[in-house]
Amino acid sequence: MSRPIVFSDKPLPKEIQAYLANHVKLTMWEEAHKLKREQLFEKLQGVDGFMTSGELINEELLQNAPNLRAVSTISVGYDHFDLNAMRKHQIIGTHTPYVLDDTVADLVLSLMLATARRIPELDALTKSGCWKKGDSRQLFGVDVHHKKLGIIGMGRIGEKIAKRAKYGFDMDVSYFNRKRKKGMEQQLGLHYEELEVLLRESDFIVLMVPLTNETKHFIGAHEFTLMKPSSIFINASRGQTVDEEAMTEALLTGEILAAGLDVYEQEPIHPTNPLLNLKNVVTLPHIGSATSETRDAMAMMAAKNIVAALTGVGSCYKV
Ligand SMILES: O=CC(=O)O
Repeated sequence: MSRPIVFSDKPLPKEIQAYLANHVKLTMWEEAHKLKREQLFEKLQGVDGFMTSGELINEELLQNAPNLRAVSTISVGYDHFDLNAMRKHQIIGTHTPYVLDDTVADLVLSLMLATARRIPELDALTKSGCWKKGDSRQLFGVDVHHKKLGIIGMGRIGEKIAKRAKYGFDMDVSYFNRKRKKGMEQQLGLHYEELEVLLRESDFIVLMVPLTNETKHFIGAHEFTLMKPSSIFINASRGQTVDEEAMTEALLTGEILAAGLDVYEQEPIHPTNPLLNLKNVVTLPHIGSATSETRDAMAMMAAKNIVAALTGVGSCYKV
């Protein structure tokens, strides 16, 4: 039987190519610029498996990829999968959970620290040569240790954040989640709070919910009014889980103290977005899982997923 054909919309590391070459016929988009949608449809002709990181998999794409049987995303989030369309076309969808949990949790802690201690702002000040004797009070931040952290969305990454906050920074950690996790509460000494209570009482609020129809603009104007003026808001989930206009307003009016953001409603963020002019916002270009080790591990998991989905060799993480 001939090997299934797999197309990757970006170059893959050599050892992952070598693994795939043992099981499938691999083609890749290797140009520096992103493949356009119409070009992608051409590339998908005759292809059985598609590896991507964020391409929208919808009815239009599936109609343009008649042989497609599986899509493997090199990400844990799969909000770019239209699950109804995929079900209708009997497409297997896979993703890469577990391997990125610690790396994303590290980034969330970095955002908390960078925002509270104003690291990017003070780095720029030092480098500008404008650091003057006697202006120390202007450089003050706020403490992270022993503060109250509220995590919204207690999945695998939420748990890793809670551990770091609890054991590394002696924080008092509470969480809100669709399903209560009593075992984890006991094991880590976390408290479950209703959302409004968590928003009112936390010094740091970390949003970690996946993007679904229910979580679009989960945090909006009403939620920001509940937060303390001294609170710091962190979003490392998906930009659309927050009403960005309402967040900008909350940051401008002092409804909250600061925000640390890895994700935005539009990515890449538009250069005129007012968030980029705010000193009390730390902005990152969606790099939650972006370390060499973790991205390679995710790509390998995605490669194993597509092989398993197409050939039955091994097992895959289906969405
Ligand atoms: O945002 C990153 C991911 O979903 O893996």
